[in-house]
Amino acid sequence: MDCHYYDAGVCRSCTLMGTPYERQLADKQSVAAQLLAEHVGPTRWSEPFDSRESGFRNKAKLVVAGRPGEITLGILDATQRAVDLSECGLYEPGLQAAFAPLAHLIEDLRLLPYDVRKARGELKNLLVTHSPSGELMVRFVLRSERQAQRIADAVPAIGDLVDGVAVVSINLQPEHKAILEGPHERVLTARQSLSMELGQVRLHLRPNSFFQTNTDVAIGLYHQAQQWISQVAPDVVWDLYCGVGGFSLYAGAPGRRIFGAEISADAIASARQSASELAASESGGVGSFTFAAGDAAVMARDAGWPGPDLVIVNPPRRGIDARLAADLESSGASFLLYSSCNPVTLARDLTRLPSFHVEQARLFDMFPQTGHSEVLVLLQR
Ligand SMILES: C[S@@+](CC[C@H](N)C(=O)[O-])C[C@H]1O[C@@H](n2cnc3c(N)ncnc32)[C@H](O)[C@@H]1O
Repeated sequence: MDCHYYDAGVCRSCTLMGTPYERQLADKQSVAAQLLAEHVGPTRWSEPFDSRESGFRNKAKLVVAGRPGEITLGILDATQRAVDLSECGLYEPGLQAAFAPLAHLIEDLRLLPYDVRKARGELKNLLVTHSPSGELMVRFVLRSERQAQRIADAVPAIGDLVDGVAVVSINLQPEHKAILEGPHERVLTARQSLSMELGQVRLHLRPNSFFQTNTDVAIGLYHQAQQWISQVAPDVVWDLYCGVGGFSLYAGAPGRRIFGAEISADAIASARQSASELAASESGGVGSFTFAAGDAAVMARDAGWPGPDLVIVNPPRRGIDARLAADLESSGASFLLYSSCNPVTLARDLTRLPSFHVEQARLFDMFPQTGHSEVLVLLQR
């Protein structure tokens, strides 16, 4: 893949830009395999799950800068200078097509981009997510309420100006810090969530909830998990760090009981909605789903759920905490399914689970053009 921003030196986020894709994949596979080999011994790896090299990102986190007539959507460089990245090739085409109309909308509404150097202005970031059916969730991150009403008043017309907009929200981030979003969110549209149609399941995505960056690779990851889970055929499954419920819903099967925990209340509301829709649409039954908001380590200890046969963990980059690892180690679970976006913390966590061995592993290339990858491992007691 070529990138004129990279060639010009204005954005170096894609550290592997210019490296042939097959080489990227092979290198990531060998790094992950070596880490696991060093920590837990040789492991059986399936073929890596590859990605499109470009046009794969479903979410854009755009810093808004510039002034009327010269709005930029992109990043700030090391000197806090705005860099427009609206032609970045990583985004899904349907997502990228929204950038120019969104910039026009900002102009039309006379929203003032936040100037980091002068600490003046209102609109800090645009967070835009694109669904497989072409719908968009657009979140305006503002410094204060000052210009919020302009956005609220424009909501009925936004769909005419920017194709596919289904959900619009305002997020308040008053601090003068390089934080992408704040804790206060207000959805302005009747629709509260974006529908992510993944084929077998439809996941609802509310503003304050995580979704995997690369939809096609996420579907591959969930399918693989589903296949490994069905080989094991557990009665009780726990899904820790469950987000909006992707692993849980793919794990559904008649008679199976699934319990999910996640810190974001918005994500839990989404997971509950998706699970009840799935249950209503599957006449053969998909088992039962119970989702609870809270810290995964605390929930695993205190929620009072029935003991698991299999536990799914999909934590943030920092991995799982030592206390949760100890609890899993002493639990009655015979199987663990660990999906990790950081092979270093994965390898560390596996050493904290010495009574489990890695049965199978597979790399999912969620983040082409960077050294990052997602690794799914099935562990057996
Ligand atoms: C890598 S995402 C995985 C989400 C989900 N499994 C999926 O497939 O989309 C990690 C999730 O962990 C959640 N999280 C972060 N810290 C947590 C904690 N202490 N306890 C529970 N969930 C947490 C995040 O909100 C996020 O949804």
